[in-house]
Amino acid sequence: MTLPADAIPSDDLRSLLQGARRPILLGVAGDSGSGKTTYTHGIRRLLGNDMVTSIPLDGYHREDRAQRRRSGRLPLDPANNHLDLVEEHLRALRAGKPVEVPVYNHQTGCFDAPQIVRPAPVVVIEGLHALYQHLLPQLDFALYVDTDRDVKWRWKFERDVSYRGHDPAELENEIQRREAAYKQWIDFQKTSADVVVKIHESDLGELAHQQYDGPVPDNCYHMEIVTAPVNLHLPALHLPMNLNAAMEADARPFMLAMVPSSYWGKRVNVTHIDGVTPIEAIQQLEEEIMALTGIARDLDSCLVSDEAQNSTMRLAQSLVAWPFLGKVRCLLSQWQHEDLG
Ligand SMILES: Nc1ncnc2c1ncn2[C@@H]1O[C@H](COP(=O)(O)OP(=O)(O)OP(=O)(O)O)[C@@H](O)[C@H]1O
Ligand SMILES: O=C(CO)[C@H](O)[C@H](O)COP(=O)(O)O
Repeated sequence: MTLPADAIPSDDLRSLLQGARRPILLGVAGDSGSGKTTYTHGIRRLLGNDMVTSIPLDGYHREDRAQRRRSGRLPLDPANNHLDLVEEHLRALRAGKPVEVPVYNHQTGCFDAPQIVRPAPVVVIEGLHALYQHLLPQLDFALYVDTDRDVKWRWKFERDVSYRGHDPAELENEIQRREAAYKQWIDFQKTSADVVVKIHESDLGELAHQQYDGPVPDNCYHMEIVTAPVNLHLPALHLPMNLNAAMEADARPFMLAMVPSSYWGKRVNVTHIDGVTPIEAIQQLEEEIMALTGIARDLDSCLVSDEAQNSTMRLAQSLVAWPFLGKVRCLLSQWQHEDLG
C-alpha cells in the first residue's frame, strides 16, 4: 500500500506505539537453537525493553521432557502442541487483553506455573510453529530463521548440554531424529515470512576466492537477510564506513553485498554479510534507528546488554529490525488516517 507523504507520523515510534489502538504482533519461527531469540534481540534493543513482550511457544507443548522420552514423540510435531490455544491467545493479545501463558522450564524439563502476560506495544511470539497457517492472520509481521544444520546443531548442542541439562548421547540421538521432523513440520514456514535470515558458516575464503587467506574471526558467519521488496516510508538509513580502514595493514575482512533475487517464486532483495563489520559503522547505523524509535541513550536501564553481541550480528539484527519498524510505521499511519477520517 502506498501512503501519501503527509500520512507519515512525525513523532517517534515509541510515543506512537504507546498510544496505538492495539499491540503489534511479530511471529518468529525456526528450529530449536536456530537463533530466533538472538535475531529479534535487535528490535528489543532498538525500541527499548519496556516496549516488547516475548512469548515462547515452548510452554504450549503437550508433553514435558519425561513424557516425550516415554512416548517417543518430538516437540516439532504440531499435534504435540496446543496450537489451538496459541491461536486463542494471539487473538486476545491482539485485542490488548492479558493471557495466561503456559511456561516450559528448559532447566528442569517440566512445566512451571502459568504466567499472566499483559501485551506490551510489541508482542513477539517465538517458537517452532509461530508461522503456522491459522496463526498468520493474527500476525502483523513474520520472521523465519533458517540456520544451516551443522551450525544450528553446534549451537543447540553447546547450549542444551551446558544450560539445559541434556545428556550428550541422548541429545545426539534426538538431533538425528529431528532432521526429518524439521523438514516435515517446520521448514516450509519460511515461504510465508516477510523476512528470512539464513545463516551459513563463513564464506570469506570462497567469496574472496584465492585472495583471503587469513583466519576466519571468531563467531563469524555468512548471513543472508532475505526481504520482500517494500516501500518503507522510513528515512534513509546509512552505513557510514571509513574506507581508509580497508587499506591499512591490520584491515579486517568484511563483506556486504545486495542482490535482487528470487525466493520460492517471489521477488526478494537479499543482503549478504560476512566478516567483521566496522564498529563505528554499526554504532552510527544504530544511532539513526534510535532517532526514529525515540529510544534515548539515557534509557540505558531499558537497553539489553550488548556485550555478547558482535558487530556483524548487530548489523544483521538491524537489518531485521528495519523492515519491521517500516511495517510498524505503516500500520500506525494507517490507523491515524482512519481515526482522522
Ligand atoms: N550468530 C551467532 N553466533 C554465535 N552463537 C549464536 C549466534 N546466534 C545464536 N547463537 C547461539 O545459539 C544458541 C541458540 O540461539 P537462540 O537462543 O537465539 O535460539 P532459539 O532459536 O531462540 O532457540 P530455542 O527456540 O531452542 O530456545 C544460543 O546459545 C546462542 O548464543
Ligand atoms: O524444540 C524445542 C524448542 O526450543 C525444544 O526441544 C523443546 O522446547 C523442548 O525443550 P527441551 O529439549 O529443553 O526439553
